[in-house]
Amino acid sequence: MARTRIPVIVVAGFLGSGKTTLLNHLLRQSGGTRIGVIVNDFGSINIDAMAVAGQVDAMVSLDNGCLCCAVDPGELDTMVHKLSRPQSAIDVIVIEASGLADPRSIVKMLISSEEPGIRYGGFVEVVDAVEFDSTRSRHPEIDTQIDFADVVLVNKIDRVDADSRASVLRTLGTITPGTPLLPTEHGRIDPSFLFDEHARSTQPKVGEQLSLDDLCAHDEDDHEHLHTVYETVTFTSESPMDPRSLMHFLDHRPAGLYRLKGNVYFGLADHPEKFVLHTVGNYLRFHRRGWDSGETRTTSLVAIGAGLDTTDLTARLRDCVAPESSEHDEFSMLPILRFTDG
Ligand SMILES: Nc1nc2c(ncn2[C@@H]2O[C@H](COP(=O)(O)OP(=O)(O)OP(=O)(O)O)[C@@H](O)[C@H]2O)c(=O)[nH]1
Repeated sequence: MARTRIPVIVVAGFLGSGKTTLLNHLLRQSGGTRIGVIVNDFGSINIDAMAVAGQVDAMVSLDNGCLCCAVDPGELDTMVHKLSRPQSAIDVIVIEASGLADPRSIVKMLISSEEPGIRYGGFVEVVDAVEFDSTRSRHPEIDTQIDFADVVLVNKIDRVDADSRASVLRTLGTITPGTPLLPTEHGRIDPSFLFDEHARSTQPKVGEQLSLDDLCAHDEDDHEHLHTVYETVTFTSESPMDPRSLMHFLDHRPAGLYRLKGNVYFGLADHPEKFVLHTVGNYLRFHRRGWDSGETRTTSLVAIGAGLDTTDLTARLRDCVAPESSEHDEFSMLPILRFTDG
């Protein structure tokens, strides 16, 4: 009997909008559905892959580049093939594009894919309700991306008031009339909205409205890929970070730094945990997590921004490493803890 093709769903959205949070939610709530993921980080440390590693059924990760440019259709087919082999028993594949990728290129590759085991299963755009207006004013071309989506998650709805929520929904309604708009908190949607349980034997819930003609109508040369204007700085340190210095850095983030994410190690007896740091625009949050067994206690950060002085940024982060001789005072973590969940 011929095998049913596995749906491949593309999750896209600007930097920090909540794609990994959505992916983690889908993985946690998947029921019996086995999800394979392709994660793509812009920096050379794959922070997103680390964030989902514990719960994913199968994963391929691509770092240091954007899936939309870094791979050709054949390479994407190879990645998808790895996940769609019968022995991996995957029901649905989710591609998390980097926050700077052009998902239309990825969708185009999927629609024209020669990989017999898969079929294109739809494109989900995650929008950050808080940053929506400022992202659009810096990158008006994002409207075209939103317009191509099969469903738009209006995420971080908990962080906006009723007026802003109505305004974002109204604007989205004009950008992409008729497309379902789902207000979400932490990406919490019912997974059955995107795929049925054991999706292999069923039709996808989103997608397949796009034809290759629709996608080809968008001329690659016509627009500047978002990532051509963004730089990445990767910072790692095995020596612990000094909480006060790091907080000072975070309070005075360099102009142009839009996204900072990764793990911070303070190495303090009363705070030995991993502090997962996220900044998105003005937003700043630490999530306290345990280290995985065998995981090296290090600080690994990826900073993404436009017009960054990368040398200065690296030097400033280096200055946040705790001096070997430093004395820890019991109050030094308080500023960090004010921004920490968990
Ligand atoms: N308050 C609030 N925070 C959220 C929500 N969704 C995500 N976040 C937080 O926003 C930050 C960024 O979320 P991610 O899921 O890492 O965003 P992303 O789109 O994967 O980021 P990139 O891959 O860097 O583009 C994290 O601190 C999340 O916990 C939400 O609905 N409400």
